[in-house]
Amino acid sequence: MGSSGNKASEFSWKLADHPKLPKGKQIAVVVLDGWGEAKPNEYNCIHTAETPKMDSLKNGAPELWRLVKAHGTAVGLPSDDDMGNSEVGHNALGAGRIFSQGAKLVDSALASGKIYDEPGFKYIQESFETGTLHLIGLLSDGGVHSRLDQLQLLLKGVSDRGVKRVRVHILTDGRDVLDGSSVGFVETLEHDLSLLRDKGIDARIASGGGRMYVTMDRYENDWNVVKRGWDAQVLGEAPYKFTDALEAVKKLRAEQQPKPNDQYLPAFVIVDENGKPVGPIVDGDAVVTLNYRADRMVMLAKALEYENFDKFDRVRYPKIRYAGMLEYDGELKLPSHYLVSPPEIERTSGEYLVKNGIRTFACSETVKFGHVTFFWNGNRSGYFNPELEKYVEIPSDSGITFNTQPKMKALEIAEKAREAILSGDFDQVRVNLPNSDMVGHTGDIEATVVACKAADEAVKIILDAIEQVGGIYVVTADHGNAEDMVKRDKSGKPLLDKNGNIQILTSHTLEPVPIAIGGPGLTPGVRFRNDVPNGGLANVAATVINLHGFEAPSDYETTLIEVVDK
Ligand SMILES: O=C(O)[C@@H](CO)OP(=O)(O)O
Ligand SMILES: [Mn+2]
Ligand SMILES: [Mn+2]
Repeated sequence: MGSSGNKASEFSWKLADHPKLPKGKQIAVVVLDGWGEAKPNEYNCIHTAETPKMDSLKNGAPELWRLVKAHGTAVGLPSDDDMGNSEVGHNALGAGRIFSQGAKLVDSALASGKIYDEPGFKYIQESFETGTLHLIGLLSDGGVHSRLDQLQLLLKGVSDRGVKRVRVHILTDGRDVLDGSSVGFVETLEHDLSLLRDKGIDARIASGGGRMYVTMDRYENDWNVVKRGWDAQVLGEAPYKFTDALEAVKKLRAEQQPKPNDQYLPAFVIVDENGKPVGPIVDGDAVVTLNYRADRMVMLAKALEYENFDKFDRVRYPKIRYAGMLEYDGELKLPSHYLVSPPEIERTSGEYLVKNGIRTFACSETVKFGHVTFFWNGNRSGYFNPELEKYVEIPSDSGITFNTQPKMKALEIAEKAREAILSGDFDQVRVNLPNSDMVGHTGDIEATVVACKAADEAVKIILDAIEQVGGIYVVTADHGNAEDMVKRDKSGKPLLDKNGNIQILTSHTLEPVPIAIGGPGLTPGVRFRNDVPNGGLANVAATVINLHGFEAPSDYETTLIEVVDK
């Protein structure tokens, strides 16, 4: 157990009583996924949508609503040009401190060259002489799950360290970057691989597919996604075969009906002139999954690592040396080999609160379930204390793009939260409402407006229940998305493509997010301090701990609230 700021002998899980705030209030913590604050205009779906509940929080008591930072260095990302995302956002919300995140840790390990001295790299290196090194990951510079420049550095690194044969299995993005950008990323990668070939290394792209359709499912929503990837990457089988990856991406984008976004390209394999796949994964090979972000790599990591596995028929289970870019699950110790150690996110607010007797309920639908459990608890699966915690997952629809069902399961999540609140069995009821994010990522503006309205309705249901029991609410978000749906130039003007159409922004944003507190249980005199102007998501944990009647641990980012005498 880590205990930064405390000598191990002095460390205690016991939180001190808050001098002014009472215990025993029920608190709803609501995270709207992808709900940022931006100027009102036609590309701001949150503004366009009818959102009376969220509007009333914003326009109600000014001392109980504010904005907090949700991107860049405020959430442990390398720079303030990095948009926020669910992993870093929920990590910060739950852990109450800012940890250098995967993106930054991998950057440093590559820059210093330390990555090559670690046991993870030494392990895969054992296959370089006689086997192939396979690199599987998201190919973009989005920076949410992976980054192209890290792949480029790694390619250079392995080529200097004895690799003979490299196969890259690409997953096209279009979700953290503009749709269509996959073509440029493949061109860049092909160029880099050609430089390796000039050095005598047999280096090629071997397979591919769109991230939402191939490999990168999460929280076990749809194993078929991982199976499609497995078939292409391991077995060398896919519905589409090409001899060239650039041609594959261009043709699949142009010829499929309806035209797929980069996110949804079907699986393809690259074959030689005899139609033989150029890079299936076989015994003796090494595999690295390039993504540093955990949620969408865990399922593949299980398929690659677990001897006993029944989620789909793997047909072949090759004996490989497998390493993740990072360790993806600290509780499962998955995978057992990795190139870079993950941030040590320990002593999270969830663990403290449970150890101080706070009965906790957490709920979302599958596609965001791990956000309020796994990410919230520092990339750790499972309960701290099953006697005091209940995590409820509402099954998400699978096999659809969420613009076709923009209401998603928001009402079901709200209903579950309402029941949990009214039952009186829980002190904290925590939910994630996925709509504005998941539908925002589809780039469908009309559907995103419907999504935002549905999320607002869900907030109302939860806050009404809090009203009924005399509790407290904390409503916030993890990063922006639906509040800006267009790519802009530096001056903020919408960018047009070569046909004069606006360029739809499917990604997250750099915008701050709102936080509102209130409810009949809130002690009179509680208000946001005005001396934390740069407050970010990491300040929320101390705030929530205070509202439960405790002082936050001394090394947590400071609370956002104060209590003035009334
Ligand atoms: O869908 C995802 O994986 C990311 C975007 O890449 O979104 P979020 O961080 O909101 O989960
Ligand atoms: Mn999110
Ligand atoms: Mn998102």
